Amino acid sequence: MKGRPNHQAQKAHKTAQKASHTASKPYSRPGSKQKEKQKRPVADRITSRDSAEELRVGDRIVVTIKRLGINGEGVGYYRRKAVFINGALPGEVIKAEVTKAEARYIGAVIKQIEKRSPHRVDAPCPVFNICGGCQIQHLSYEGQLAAKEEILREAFSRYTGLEKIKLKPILGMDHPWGYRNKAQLQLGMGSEGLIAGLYAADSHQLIDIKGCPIQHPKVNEAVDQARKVLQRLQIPVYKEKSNQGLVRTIVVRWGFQSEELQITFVTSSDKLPKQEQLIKELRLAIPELTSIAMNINPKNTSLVFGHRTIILWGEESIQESLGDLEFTLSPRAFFQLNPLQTVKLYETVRAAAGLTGKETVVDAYCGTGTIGLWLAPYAREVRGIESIPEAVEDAKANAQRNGRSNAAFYEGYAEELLPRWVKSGFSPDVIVADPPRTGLDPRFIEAVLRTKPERFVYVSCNPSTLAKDCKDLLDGGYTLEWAQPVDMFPQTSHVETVILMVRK
Ligand SMILES: C[S@@+](CC[C@H](N)C(=O)[O-])C[C@H]1O[C@@H](n2cnc3c(N)ncnc32)[C@H](O)[C@@H]1O
Repeated sequence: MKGRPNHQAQKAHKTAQKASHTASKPYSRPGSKQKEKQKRPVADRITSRDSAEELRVGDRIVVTIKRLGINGEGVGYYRRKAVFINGALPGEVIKAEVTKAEARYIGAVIKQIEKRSPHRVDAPCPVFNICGGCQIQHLSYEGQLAAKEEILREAFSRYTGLEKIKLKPILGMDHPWGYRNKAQLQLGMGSEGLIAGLYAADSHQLIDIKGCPIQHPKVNEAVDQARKVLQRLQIPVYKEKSNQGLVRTIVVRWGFQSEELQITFVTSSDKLPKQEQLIKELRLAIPELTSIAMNINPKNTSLVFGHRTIILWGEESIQESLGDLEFTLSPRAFFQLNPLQTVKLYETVRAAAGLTGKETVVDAYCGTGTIGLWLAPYAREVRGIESIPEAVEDAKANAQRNGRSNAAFYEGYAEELLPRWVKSGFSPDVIVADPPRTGLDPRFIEAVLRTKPERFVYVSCNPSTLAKDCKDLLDGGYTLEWAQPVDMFPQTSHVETVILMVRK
């Protein structure tokens, strides 16, 4: 997954789970109704005020949920004002308590589910309520796919003004579990020893993540073994508050096809005690281990990785294949988290690019060059742009390894390099862009509109930034041909989408 899920959605699960247990009973609070009324006269009755503007925190309202929002929250309307209710599902009727009464929206929490969605299911993960890694485990997979299509429709309608877009049916998974090839967990001390986990909603409480059901089992096993080894050797864990200690984060990546495993410890300095013993014990505990690395991040920052990576043992990278392509993945390099769905994603990009063998293609935000290399056999020339130097090195090695001599990869920022190329007369036929969640930089869009490729293929994991950027391209002389969502992240509210835009 790209980025940590939002905190509001995390709270939702707790409320939703509690609410679902009381769903068939009328709402009741402890103590007599009379007593409750005296204590909180406003909160204990459904509000009868005339205007949503007058709603106050603590009021009770009844809301029908229309759809899921981008963070997996239920969205309904109260007197035409949007109401966001974490954990509520489309089609449900919710008795909710107002927690935020803003000019433009209302925030509320579930008190009782009056009408329950037939798609509401029990979340299998024991820490679903507090972890926040997944937002919609409590929705059937069929319901998840429908909700994701609706999220896209809503984003396009809101930001582009297009009421109808050609939205192809989302490409889902047969088995939407155990699909992730990478875990990135913070280390900390809990009451029972070393924890590898994620922070709970709005807090610095680290939630122990054991046996995460969306991770590949080999990733879970390796995290658990590494945690035990670190604890046994008493390697100090970094403490943010005091800026003391060493190991901050553990990153485990598994090659689905190669069956190779990479562990990277992110540390606050390069002084690793008991290094030899650590390596020996990890190798003994995890037979699939191919590479052990240490990335040094001395800064007190929210960015996980620092700039320097040292290989402690084994290979510099692990291998992974997609289709008939083989890739080399260094510790910091981006690689899609769901390799099974990635093949569907890249085939969709290939269909969108409409290549005949004669085209010049730009693969912007190329990571380790995966999309560019996927397209290279069908194009005349491919140029990739990527900002992380190691990923560019990987992309170059990947091109060589796979015999894609017509693909070259360049280190730089897409918003700087593309304008420079365009200025010097470069004029690609197809531009593919796969940016981070923040979307495209205006300078990049400007350069696209200046060079005007025949086709612009946008791969995005954020429907809002996708639709906003799409609007700029529509205004700049492009038409939106179709959008194809691909479910890269089952159980979460994230949705990956490929859109094809064609020059008018
Ligand atoms: C969503 S990933 C896509 C990677 C690749 N297309 C793939 O499918 O694996 C986005 C990539 O853009 C890179 N990136 C982020 N900001 C960038 C920028 N301004 N210019 C170029 N690359 C950037 C990131 O390092 C990351 O590798």
